[in-house]
Amino acid sequence: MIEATGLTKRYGAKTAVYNLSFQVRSGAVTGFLGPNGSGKSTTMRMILGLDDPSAGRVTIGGQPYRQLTNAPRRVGALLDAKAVHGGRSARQHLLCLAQLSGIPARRVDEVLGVVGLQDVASRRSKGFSLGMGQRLGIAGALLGDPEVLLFDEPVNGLDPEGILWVRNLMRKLASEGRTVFVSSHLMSEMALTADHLIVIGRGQLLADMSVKDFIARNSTAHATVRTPDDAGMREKLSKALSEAGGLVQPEQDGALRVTGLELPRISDLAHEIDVRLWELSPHQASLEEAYMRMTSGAVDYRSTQDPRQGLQQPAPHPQQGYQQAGYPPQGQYPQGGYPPAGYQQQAPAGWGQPPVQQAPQQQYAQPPAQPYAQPYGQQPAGPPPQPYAATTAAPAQPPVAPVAPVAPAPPAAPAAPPVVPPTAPSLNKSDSEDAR
Ligand SMILES: Nc1ncnc2c1ncn2[C@@H]1O[C@H](COP(=O)(O)OP(=O)(O)OP(=O)(O)O)[C@@H](O)[C@H]1O
Repeated sequence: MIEATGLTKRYGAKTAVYNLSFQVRSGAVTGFLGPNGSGKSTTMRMILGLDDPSAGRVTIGGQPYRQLTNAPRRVGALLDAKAVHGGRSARQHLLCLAQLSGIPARRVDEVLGVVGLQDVASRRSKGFSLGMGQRLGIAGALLGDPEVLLFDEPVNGLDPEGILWVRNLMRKLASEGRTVFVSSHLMSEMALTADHLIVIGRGQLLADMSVKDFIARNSTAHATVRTPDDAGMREKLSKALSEAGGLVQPEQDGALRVTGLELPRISDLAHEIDVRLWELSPHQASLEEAYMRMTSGAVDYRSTQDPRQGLQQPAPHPQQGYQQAGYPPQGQYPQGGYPPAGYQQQAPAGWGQPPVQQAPQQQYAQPPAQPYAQPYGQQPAGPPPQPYAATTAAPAQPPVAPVAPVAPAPPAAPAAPPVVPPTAPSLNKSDSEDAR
């Protein structure tokens, strides 16, 4: 188990990680999520004893990494797949790592087989593709058959087959009782791989809960309702649904997004006012939607439109027009900093519950022009309306960063990318165990 308590890291005036406390349990895959620059790699480096915390501590099995007996044989990690001597072959690279930790050379060929690099084992790694480099890095992490594994963006650059392989590998490692801590920006992948999530924003803990709970607490179920292509009918239904307590918002494609009313109730209301429905479907948020919702106030790097493109803003995702439920909107962060660790989001809104979001930007009194409503061959006058456009602009100023006292300059960070020595195979395991 990995346990962080009040973990803080400052680089001069920059607070990269602030007061992080969490546990990463064995027998599960724990996803480590956060926007760019939120402190994931810094946290992993502190776990591995590559950076010293400015405050707090982090332990593996109760002890800091550097005090672990046989530490390189108990913990395997992939932090930077490029941390390889490009002039060495894959086999030579792994042999070097193995020799540093007293791992038998035969283990090198085992892990080469596990990651699928056996046929290119003699090739110099500088000629490897991004995905091949990732596989080599993963082989290095597995070399010692460790009980604790950390992977920083392991699927970066992998093709779909490789991504599936990593997913299965992570799940298998966890099912063997190991501790698997993995960072990724690929939400769809994390949803399939992780059991538990630790989410940070600007160095602070935003969530520590199961994937299921995370989605439930950071999303609102809604219904997609579609009427025949008749603005009058849509408006009539929209009015009735709003009067019944629903939150109704127009979708770009002419459908209505309804929050706060059960599906049968929507159906009954439509029936009562004699409006036919072409679609009435439930929508559950994905991990990506829930993640975007939670972290939107903690994103440092946000793109703006290229004025030379001469293109319109792409159609925003419907979620973007929404006020965050339980999380301060962008640019309006509380002066006191972020919500404390363990901060609970508002309970998820079920179908029957009233909507938790603020009033929509635009009720459906003015339905957006439908490109298909134009007579055939006639172009709509002007660009189609962007009902959410006002809410998608990047803020002039990013949200205020958590205030932390300026610390004296810490020792310089290691220049070389961190490579954690691999661990030796446990003696009571068969040589081909990884190949199961
Ligand atoms: N050695 C260092 N010296 C100064 N600042 C640093 C150093 N390492 C990291 N930082 C800063 O700390 C913050 C957290 O960086 P970190 O690399 O941990 O984020 P991350 O969540 O891993 O980002 P990404 O998802 O982009 O990989 C960033 O603002 C980064 O610039």
